[in-house]
Amino acid sequence: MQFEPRIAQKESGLSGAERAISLIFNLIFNAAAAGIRLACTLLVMRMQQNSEFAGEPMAAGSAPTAIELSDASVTFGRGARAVPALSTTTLRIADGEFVALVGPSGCGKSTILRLVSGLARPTTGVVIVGGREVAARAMRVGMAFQNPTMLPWMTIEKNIMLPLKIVEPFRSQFRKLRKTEFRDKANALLEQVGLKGFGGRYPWQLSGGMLQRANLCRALIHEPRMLLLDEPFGALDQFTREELWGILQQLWMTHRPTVLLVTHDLREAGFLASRICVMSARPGRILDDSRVDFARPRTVAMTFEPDFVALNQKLRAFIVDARTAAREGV
Ligand SMILES: Nc1ncnc2c1ncn2[C@@H]1O[C@H](COP(=O)(O)OP(=O)(O)OP(=O)(O)O)[C@@H](O)[C@H]1O
Repeated sequence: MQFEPRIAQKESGLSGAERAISLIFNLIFNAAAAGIRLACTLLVMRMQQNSEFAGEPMAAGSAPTAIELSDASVTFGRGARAVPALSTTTLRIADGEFVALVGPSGCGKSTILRLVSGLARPTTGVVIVGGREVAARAMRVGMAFQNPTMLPWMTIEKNIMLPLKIVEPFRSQFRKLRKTEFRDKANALLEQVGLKGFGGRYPWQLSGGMLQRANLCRALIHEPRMLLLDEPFGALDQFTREELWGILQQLWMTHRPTVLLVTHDLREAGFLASRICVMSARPGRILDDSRVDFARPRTVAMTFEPDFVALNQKLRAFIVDARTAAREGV
């Protein structure tokens, strides 16, 4: 009971100098936070830049290779501090495929996404995306992570249009579009993800699930040929997550980009992917590569049917074995 009044007394007892220092610290803190958020967003924008695929028609029928890892391995650091993250890996993903990567924590799933996006370089081997070896700056993708990075002072509509507005290659790609058409494009996507009428709201007025939907719209606004998704629904509750599976599936069926999804959720992988790669424990290698042929559009109810449960059990057994082998040092 005595504690609260003491705090109140201390706060009200701040001297002018203390208040000024506190104000300055607050200002610095807020500016730094806004700067970090902006840097994250610009980083994503830069990744979406250089989109050699953007503007090309979506794949139909034939399926050329979209992503190819040839004997690619990754070791972070050197000498005594070297961390082998990815064993020598060969993986081919066709244009328009939806591939999920699953495996024990720390096995190198995100490292594969980073290789494909150009954020990391292979220690050995090559990574080819869209027929070209990935160079540090050649990033031609839309990306979505677990935590959406939206600029809090911009409306959702403006956040979604950001790639079209600030990144020159997209500006030229969409040069023929007028401002109102940009807006129409953003709003059409918002409607597709069930956010019709929310374009004028600010990010802080939306729930986590709504923000992640808007995030998907921003990843798709420049019509990327490839989407890299790193546990995009990991922070959401089960029901919102299931709802977003349906939305992402619909977006994929409509736009047909190549998707590489990292997830820990085996139901999510089975619901969304046309192919699932299971990885061993670190340094990761692909233990199993299975096609998933369930009819589309898939529904949540289907994930409780025997065939689906059997797939889940098969994937789970691989991961349990991989974890056991890692623990026993096999
Ligand atoms: N920059 C880095 N320097 C050193 N080690 C790293 C670096 N980045 C990742 N690692 C290590 O490489 C391994 C693979 O990391 P990665 O993030 O790809 O795993 P992951 O399968 O995505 O993990 P999770 O499922 O837990 O997100 C991990 O052991 C991680 O600690």
